[in-house]
Amino acid sequence: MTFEVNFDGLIGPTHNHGGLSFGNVASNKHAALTSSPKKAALQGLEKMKALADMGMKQAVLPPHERPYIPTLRELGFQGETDSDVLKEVVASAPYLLKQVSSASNMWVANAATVSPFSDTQNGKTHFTPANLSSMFHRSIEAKTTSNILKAIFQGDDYSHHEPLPAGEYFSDEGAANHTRFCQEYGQEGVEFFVYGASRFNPNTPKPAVFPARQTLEASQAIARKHGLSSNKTVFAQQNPIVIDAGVFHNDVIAVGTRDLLFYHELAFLDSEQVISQLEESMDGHFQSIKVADSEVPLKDAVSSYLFNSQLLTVPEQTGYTLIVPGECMKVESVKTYLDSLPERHQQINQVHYFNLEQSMRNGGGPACLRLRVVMSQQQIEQTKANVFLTDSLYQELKDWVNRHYRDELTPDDLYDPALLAESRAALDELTQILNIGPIYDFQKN
Ligand SMILES: N=C(N)NCCC[C@H](NC(=O)CCC(=O)O)C(=O)O
Repeated sequence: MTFEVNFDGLIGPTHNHGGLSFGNVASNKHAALTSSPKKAALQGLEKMKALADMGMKQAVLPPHERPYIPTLRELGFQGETDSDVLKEVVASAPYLLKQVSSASNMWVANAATVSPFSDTQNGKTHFTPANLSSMFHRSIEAKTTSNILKAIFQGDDYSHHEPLPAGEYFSDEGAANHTRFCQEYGQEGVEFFVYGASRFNPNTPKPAVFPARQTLEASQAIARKHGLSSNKTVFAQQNPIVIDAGVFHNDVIAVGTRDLLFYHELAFLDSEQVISQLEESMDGHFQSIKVADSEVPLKDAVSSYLFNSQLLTVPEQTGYTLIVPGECMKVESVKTYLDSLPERHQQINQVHYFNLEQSMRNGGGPACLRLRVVMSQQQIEQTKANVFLTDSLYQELKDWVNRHYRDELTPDDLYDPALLAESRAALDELTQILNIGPIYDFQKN
């Protein structure tokens, strides 16, 4: 048997609302609000547990160390101890503190692009950590992401690549702009890359206000590195209009799995062509559900995160299940649409709502929080790290969060030197729980 395993990012102890992402409406709207790292992590764990209880294969990816001292040292801050480095930053460049303290690595849909073994030339599963070059606070994630992926996916079945060259030309945001279609997970599939703009061909359309975070050239480089067949790879451009409306990743406006794509009619520059290309590469075994702007206006799609849902095939159930954020209940057009969905499109016959308010306030819904990795039963069994969510791992992680996480974090709390020590103590213990080895820089010094 082969499965699509959802690896969810465990939300880190410094989760805060930094207002760091230009073009991400929720991040800007909630800047400087008091956050609750504890609630955030527990909300994420509840979603993982619910999916595991449905019979889905569910796993967890650990958070990164924050505040991230190696970046500060790289930028010239010195100090005998790491606390001294922080003091120097607070005194001379306080704006950097929230950049290196964000728990943004929780949105693991941006951690990497993953191509399963059945799609690649050498029969291995390929990983390319995303360089996340568009936003400084996210550009510091790739190294730790790479450590984590290498610690979990060990052995000859896996091929780990370096992130693409940093900078705007090959700006890459990972799986949030990548969807894999197939019949069965273990069979050859079609990999669908959606980009915001071409960086080397300035004559192509691009957004006027907000950045296009994924370039065509980055997506093409990944397809080459992963050894994908050209007749099983589709590239499509996002509609610049949606980027300017706050759709900073394609997974905010479309979601797909197996043979089904669920999307907003404005998602792509040329939707008709995209659909026919997908049909052709899938040899006709492909279906799509298009949501009209007259039913769910773009603005409502962005505020509710309807398309940042997880589309699942649940064991023992026919049809698809949609995992949507609780915000979908509050936006009238979206609620009306979802209520009518199972009747109108028999493919999607279950809708489950989840409270992910803490992550949502930074623009991260259910789909942002997970990285999908196709794995065989044998690969799952051979994984040494204790990352698959059993009842006991769930209980242990919940207890760990309750013991280590703060109930509240204000922007000023980032100045508290105790936060560094607390976070490290928590993460050090977590590596024991997950049996994952020393993945953090502070564990290597
Ligand atoms: N769509 C997907 N797959 N992921 C959502 C990522 C949200 C993230 N927000 C942030 O990084 C905001 C952090 C802050 O403002 O504190 C981002 O913009 O990159």
